[in-house]
Amino acid sequence: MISLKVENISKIYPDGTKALNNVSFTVEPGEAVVLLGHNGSGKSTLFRCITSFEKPSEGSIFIDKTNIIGLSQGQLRPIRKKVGMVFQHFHLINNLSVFQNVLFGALGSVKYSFQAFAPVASPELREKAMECLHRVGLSHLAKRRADQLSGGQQQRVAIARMLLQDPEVVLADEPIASLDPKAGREVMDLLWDVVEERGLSVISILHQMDIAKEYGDRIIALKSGNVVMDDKIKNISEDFLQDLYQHDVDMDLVQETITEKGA
Ligand SMILES: Nc1ncnc2c1ncn2[C@@H]1O[C@H](COP(=O)(O)OP(=O)(O)OP(=O)(O)O)[C@@H](O)[C@H]1O
Repeated sequence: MISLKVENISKIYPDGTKALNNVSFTVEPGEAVVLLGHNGSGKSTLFRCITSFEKPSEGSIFIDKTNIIGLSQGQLRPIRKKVGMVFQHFHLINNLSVFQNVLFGALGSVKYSFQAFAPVASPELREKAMECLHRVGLSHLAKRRADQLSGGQQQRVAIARMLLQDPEVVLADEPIASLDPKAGREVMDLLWDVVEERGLSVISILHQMDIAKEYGDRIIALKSGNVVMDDKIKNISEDFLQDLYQHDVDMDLVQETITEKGA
C-alpha cells in the first residue's frame, strides 16, 4: 500500500518562475520523511500541490491511489481530509477551548460552520476528540483557552486536531520552528510516534539540522525545485548538507555578527 506518490511534478508560476522540476518520490505508510531545502527551493510549493491549493503544471499526485490532479472541488473534498497539516504557528483559534480546537479537526467531514457544529457534535465524536487529546497528553487541559497554553502544548493540540481528522498523509511545515529545543523535541517525538502507531505518512519541513539528522531517517532534499537527494540520513555527507544550506549558514554568521555588534 502507498499513501503518497508524487510523480514527475513540475510547477511553473504564471510569471515564469519554475518552482518544481520533475519531482518524484513515494512515501509509504508509517514512514516519516524530512524535507530539506534552502529558502525558495520549492518546499512550500510542493506542499501546496499535495494539498491541491496549487495546481502543478505537469505530473500526478496520488493520495491513497487517487490521482488528485484534475479533480473537481467536490471530488477533492474527501481527499483533502486525508491530508493533515501541522503548521509552524499552530493555527489554533485562540478564544476557543483546547477541546473545541480539537473538534475543529472534524469540520472537514461535516457541512456546518464551527459555531453551529460544536454544540451538536455527536457523543462519539466528542469521545474521539478526548481520546486524541489524551494521546497528546493534554486531556486535563481540555477546557482551557488555547492561548493560555505554552507553545509546545499548543502544537500538541494541533497534532490532536490533526489526529481527529484521521488523515493518511501528514504535512508538517516547520512544526518546531517556534518552539524552544526541549518543547521541539517533545513535539517531534510525539509526531514520529503517532506516525508509527497509526501507519501515517509524514513529510516534515525542518530547518534545524541537528533535529533533521536525529529524526530524518529518510531525507528528501530540494534545490531550485529539483530533488537533489533522497536517501537515509546515514548515507548523506556533511559536505552535501553544508552545500545545501550554504546560504543559510551565511545568514547565521550574519545574525551572529549583528548580535555581537549590538551587544
Ligand atoms: N505565487 C508565486 N508566484 C511566483 N513565484 C512564486 C510563487 N510562490 C513561490 N514562488 C517562487 O517559487 C520558488 C519556490 O518557492 P517556495 O515558496 O515553494 O520555496 P520554499 O522552499 O518553501 O521557501 P521558504 O523556505 O523560504 O519557505 C521561489 O523562487 C519563489 O519565489
